[in-house]
Amino acid sequence: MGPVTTAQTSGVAFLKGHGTENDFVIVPDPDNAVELSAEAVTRLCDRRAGIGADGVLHVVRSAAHPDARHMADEAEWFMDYRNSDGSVAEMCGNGVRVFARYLQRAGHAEAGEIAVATRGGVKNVHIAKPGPGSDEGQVTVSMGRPVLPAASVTVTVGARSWPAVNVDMGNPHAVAFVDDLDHAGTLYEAPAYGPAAVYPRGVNVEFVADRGERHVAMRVHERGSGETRSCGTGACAVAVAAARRDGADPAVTGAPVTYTVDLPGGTLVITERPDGVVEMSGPAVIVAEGRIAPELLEPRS
Ligand SMILES: N[C@@H](CCC[C@H](N)C(=O)O)C(=O)O
Repeated sequence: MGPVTTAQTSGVAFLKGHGTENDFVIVPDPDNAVELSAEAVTRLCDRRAGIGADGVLHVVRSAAHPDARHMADEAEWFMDYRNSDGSVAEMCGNGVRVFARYLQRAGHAEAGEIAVATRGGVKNVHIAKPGPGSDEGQVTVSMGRPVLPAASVTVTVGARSWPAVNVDMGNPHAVAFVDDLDHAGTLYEAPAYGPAAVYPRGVNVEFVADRGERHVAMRVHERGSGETRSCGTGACAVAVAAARRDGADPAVTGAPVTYTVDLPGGTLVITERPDGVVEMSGPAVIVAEGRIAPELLEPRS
């Protein structure tokens, strides 16, 4: 190993992690001392000139952040989540699982139950403990109850349009069932949707195709990040919409229902319980750590 360089000892620390290839720059900042402007977030997430990610997980003590102070008694840590375009989102399902993995790695929490504050409320995350029969890699989050606002929504790509199910998982989703995932096109641009008034803050759009019994595949165009390899809240929204379509709504049948959801970046398993709570399980890993070059965070305008 060569001598320690300035770059290794100066600048703000970061880690990189992902959940089913929905990837994040993690910025540990317990006292909320790092000025994380929208511009800085876009620089960090830039895949060529920055570190590269779908979003940023700013790790702050709840007591130190104005958006989370009211949750500090329930959850010590706040996931201040940002999309790659710098916008703030209420919730990120894969993000909260990766966030918990980071807390475990940093020694802020042990495997088992961890409460995490988010703008969508406190989420309880379970990190599988090592041991016989345990899937150590899996992190499960209790996502709360979906809301399905009655609204007739249409999603359009090119010449094709589909009716979409409006599902709120803390953040907004439009779920369209399609015959072929390729019909979503390149997703370089956001799909058109309407009426626009249904989603005044924009929407995440999921395209879903059947793969078998209680087994679907999806692609997603995320608000604020474009097409991503996975979206946890999106997979939950898809499972909830599929259960209604399949006559398997647990509130009606009294039985939990589990869907396997394949995404380009991996597989998530979603269970909706009769009390309406949705749980999501999948892998969450940290893959790198380092220091952020100061110029990525500096104010420029
Ligand atoms: N990838 C996330 C969702 C991130 C937020 C979303 N883009 C939004 O703006 O609502 C997930 O795993 O849920």
